[in-house]
Formats: sequence, C-alpha cells, structure tokens
Amino acid sequence: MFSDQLKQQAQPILSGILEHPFIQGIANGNVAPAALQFYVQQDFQYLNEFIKIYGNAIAKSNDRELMGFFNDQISFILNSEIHPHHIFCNIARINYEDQQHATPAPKAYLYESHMHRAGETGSLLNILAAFQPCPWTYTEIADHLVAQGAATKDNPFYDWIMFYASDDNDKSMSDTVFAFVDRFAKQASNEELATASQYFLKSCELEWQFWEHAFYQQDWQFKATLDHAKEDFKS
Ligand SMILES: Cc1ncc(CN)c(N)n1
Repeated sequence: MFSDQLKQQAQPILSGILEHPFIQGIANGNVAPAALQFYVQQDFQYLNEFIKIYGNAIAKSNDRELMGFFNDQISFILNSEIHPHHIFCNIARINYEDQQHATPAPKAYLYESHMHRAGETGSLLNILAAFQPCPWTYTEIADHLVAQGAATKDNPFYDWIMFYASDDNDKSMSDTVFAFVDRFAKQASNEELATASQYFLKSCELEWQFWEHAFYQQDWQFKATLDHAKEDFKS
C-alpha cells in the first residue's frame, strides 16, 4: 500500500519529532511558558489557514464522502481543536483571546504556503498527502506518550495527550486519511506518487520545524519592522 510506503519513508522524521525537546517536555510535564505561548499563537493562525485549505479541497472534490470528511475537519478545528489550545494557555497562565492576532512566523508561513501549493496542483492526492502529517504525527506523538507512561493524571499535559491519542473504538482520523490516500494512489502514475510522497515528507519535516520554532521562539529577524509597518496603516 502507498500509505505504508509513506509511513516507512517518514520514519527518521517521526523519530526526530518524538525525540524533540518540546515533546519530551510534554512527557515530563514541563515546557517553558514562552514556548507554549508561541505555539498557541502560531497554531491558531495555522489552523485558520487549514480551514481555508479544506474549503478549497471541498471545491475540488466530486464525491460526497470526501466533501463530508473535509467538512468534518473544518468543524473539528472550529469546535474541538480549541481545547488543546486552552490546555496550553492554562498551563502558561495566558489568555487565549490575546494569542489570536500573531503574525505567522517564518516556519509556520512556510508550512501554510506549502499546503496552499499542494492545493494549487489541483490534485486531491497531493492535498491529502500534504495534509496527512498534521493528524498522523499528532496521533503518533500522543500514542507514544501514552505507551511510555507519560499520560498520568498528575501530568498537566494529560488532557492534551488524551485529546490526540487514538481511541481503540474509533477509526482514527489519520487512518481515514490514509484510506483516502490509498484510494487515489491506485489511479496514480509513479511520477504522481513520487510528487505526493514529497508533499507528505515535507509536511512531516514542517511538523518537526513547527515544534522547533515554538520551542526556541524563532521569529522573523526583522519582526519589529513588520509590526511597525502594520501600525502605519491603522486608522
Ligand atoms: C502544526 C500542527 N500540526 C498538527 C496539528 C494537529 N491537528 C496542529 N494542531 N498543529
């Protein structure tokens, strides 16, 4: 199956994510508030962009099952994925509403642009491949943390881990996406599969970069210049 090949190709990147100090911090119940704040600020913008990408993907879909899936994803972001953001905000002791106006930092901007680029190819296989590391790596992270015994009630990140951990009774979102990927892959040429694989692997790396930029709060070198310019146009 193409999805098995993708998972196998991504193993070095997935290992890098699982070993990342941000994830280790979640496991130990100890992440710097500045890293949590940066993550929430950037993730809020990233998920906004995802809603637009899903809207675009619906416009490219012809079958109701896929339209329904993208629609469910939009609802999930709007109604459920605010929960893990609230958990990070509570731990960092910051107000969620105050975190919703950040300028996308370079890595988040790159990831969002990468997703839009996949959308512009017009290929649902590319879109799904580029999108899949988002649910897949989070399920892998949470399941790994559960397996290593980090999901204890005294860990302040317990609810965050359980939010993303796979539910034995339910097919995970990530399994659903892999099933769609395999469906489209059956009709694809080797060249199309190679392109989709690149979209998938780059998104996996960008997931790693996302943790990295939040952990070290990597922003634009000339962020103050960008922010001052915004002020110039405020009426
Ligand atoms: C960057 C990123 N990747 C994945 C997820 C989980 N949907 C997220 N909230 N943010």
